[in-house]
Amino acid sequence: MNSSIIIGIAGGSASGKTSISRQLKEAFENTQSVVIIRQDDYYKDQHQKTMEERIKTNYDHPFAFDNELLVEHLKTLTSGGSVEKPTYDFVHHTRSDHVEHIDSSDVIVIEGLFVLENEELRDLCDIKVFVDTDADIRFIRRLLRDVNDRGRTLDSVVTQYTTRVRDMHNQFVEPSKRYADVIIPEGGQNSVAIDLLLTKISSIIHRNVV
Ligand SMILES: Nc1ncnc2c1ncn2[C@@H]1O[C@H](COP(=O)(O)OP(=O)(O)O)[C@@H](O)[C@H]1O
Ligand SMILES: O=c1ccn([C@@H]2O[C@H](COP(=O)(O)O)[C@@H](O)[C@H]2O)c(=O)[nH]1
Repeated sequence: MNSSIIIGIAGGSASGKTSISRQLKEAFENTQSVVIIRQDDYYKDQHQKTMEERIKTNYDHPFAFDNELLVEHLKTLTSGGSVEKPTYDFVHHTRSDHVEHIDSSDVIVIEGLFVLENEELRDLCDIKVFVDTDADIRFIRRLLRDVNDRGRTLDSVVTQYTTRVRDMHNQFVEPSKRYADVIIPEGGQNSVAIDLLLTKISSIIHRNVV
């Protein structure tokens, strides 16, 4: 295998980053050539904190992440190695007890809020993508997802969004759009943009085969 390439996918919370990454992975499911790493899995461990303290954490600030470990893992993967990736538990706001074994791959997709905001991460990305979804749509998607999948109440989603998510998005996530090579409006249903990425990935995999 030639050295891996990294596709970075940034964008606001609930913009559609995970949905797009999933579609890229599924298209190459049989080849094992695409691996997805979520920046969310690198939220700092909070086992030492009480639940009350965890709820007060600002999860929308870059400091909430262990980006040092993420960068180290990406470098290991691009040089052909394997990593034991942490996993994150959104219901309990802390790292889970299990890790996932991840092998290197032709294409590594790294998706997360601050993938383009963080200079070290950004510089590791060969292709930089920003998922650009309007704030009202992101809020509606987040509300539904967090209540259905992340154990939240309607009130808690509204409070977190208005006190943290919106301001942090405007301060850190939105300005990072300027670093993108490709901007995908509205996320997961944009089949033209997704096809373009699939074609690019296909050419990388093919290049590594011949
Ligand atoms: N184009 C879309 N139309 C409708 N719902 C969507 C679309 N893209 C994503 N969603 C839904 O919105 C929620 C957030 O999407 P997700 O891909 O998890 O965003 P992110 O990873 O950016 O936080 C999920 O429940 C997902 O199913
Ligand atoms: O313990 C936590 C950790 C994170 N969050 C929120 O999650 C989003 C990031 O995930 P996306 O999949 O990109 O939406 C971030 O906006 C945090 O506010 C949380 O609520 N609790």
